[in-house]
Amino acid sequence: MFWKKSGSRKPAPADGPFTEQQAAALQAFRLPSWQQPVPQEWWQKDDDTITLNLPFAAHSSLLSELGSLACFAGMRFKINCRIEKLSNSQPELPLIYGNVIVVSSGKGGVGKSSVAVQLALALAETGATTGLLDADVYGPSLPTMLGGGDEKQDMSPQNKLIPHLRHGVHVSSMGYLADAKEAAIWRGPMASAALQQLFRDSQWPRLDYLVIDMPPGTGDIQLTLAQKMPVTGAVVVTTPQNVALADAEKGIAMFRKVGIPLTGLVENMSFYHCPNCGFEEAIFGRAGGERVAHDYDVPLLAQLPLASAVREALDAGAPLLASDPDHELNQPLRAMAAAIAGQLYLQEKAKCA
Ligand SMILES: Nc1ncnc2c1ncn2[C@@H]1O[C@H](COP(=O)(O)OP(=O)(O)OP(=O)(O)O)[C@@H](O)[C@H]1O
Repeated sequence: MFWKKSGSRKPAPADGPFTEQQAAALQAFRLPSWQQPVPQEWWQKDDDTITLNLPFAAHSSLLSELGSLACFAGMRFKINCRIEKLSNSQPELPLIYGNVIVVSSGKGGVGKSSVAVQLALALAETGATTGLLDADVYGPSLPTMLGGGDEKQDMSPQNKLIPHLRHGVHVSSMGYLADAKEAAIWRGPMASAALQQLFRDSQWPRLDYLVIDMPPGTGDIQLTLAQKMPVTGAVVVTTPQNVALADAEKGIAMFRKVGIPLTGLVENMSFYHCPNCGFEEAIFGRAGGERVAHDYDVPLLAQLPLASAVREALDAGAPLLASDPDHELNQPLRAMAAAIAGQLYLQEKAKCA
């Protein structure tokens, strides 16, 4: 097991780079969705800077809690990501796609595309080269959420589609090519062929992560697509309502049946957070995602709030991570991205153990 390699979990001795108190605080620190402390050797101290060296994407703000502790007064924290390329379900494909994260949902309208878009932005924000493929060919919504719908599609001299660079993410979507209403009437095989073309005939830069926004549902089309793509891990998005959870369970079963690694569950619209008084209400019920995660033994990677500011920003083609980076609603999204990237890494290490 990976953890054993990193040696004893005891705090570093006081004469190491850290004082005893500092070592204990680092030991108690947890990355989002990690049960264990990060290996001690990932921490590095240079003068007044403490760096966490990670093999996956995570935003430095995740360390702000540590920075506010008295034992670290006068010190600054940062995360340095050197993203490791993990294995995927199609090892024969070229490495340029990086770590491929499929975002799916059993049911429409739960916020799958919103999660895919914000995940891609949060990964790109850490410096990771990130692509986003709109596989939701029936209703491509990425040009709406990321803007630039009227930009023309550039082609390379080799006649490949050059992905649109939107808010730091390389995006390929049928929505930039075809009329969305036209795409909506395509039948299964046509949509599947179009998607594969979009995937293979896009001139992606060498990516660290490729996020794929799948069509909603758990039918044959979704199954075929998932099997034809090089998947590092699949994320299932749900809301806490029983109807959505029942469909999320079908999604989990679908990925398990065809042997696609399941990274975990994201619960969207978990609660409403009133921006005026701070009151929180679980509009769609409580603890549904936790129950499914427990019953199916998959990690619950995030519980995202329902917030009108999120919807308004997405409708305007400028998600909050891009248009208002300091907004408080970005923190759960950054934690989600780190949870997903970290979980992909942990699952790979568990495979190798
Ligand atoms: N956490 C949230 N808070 C507020 N609005 C949200 C949130 N998540 C998603 N939305 C809004 O809900 C609507 C549906 O979201 P989205 O299109 O992402 O769902 P979907 O599951 O991808 O739908 P489809 O099945 O049609 O592809 C959008 O208007 C989006 O802005």
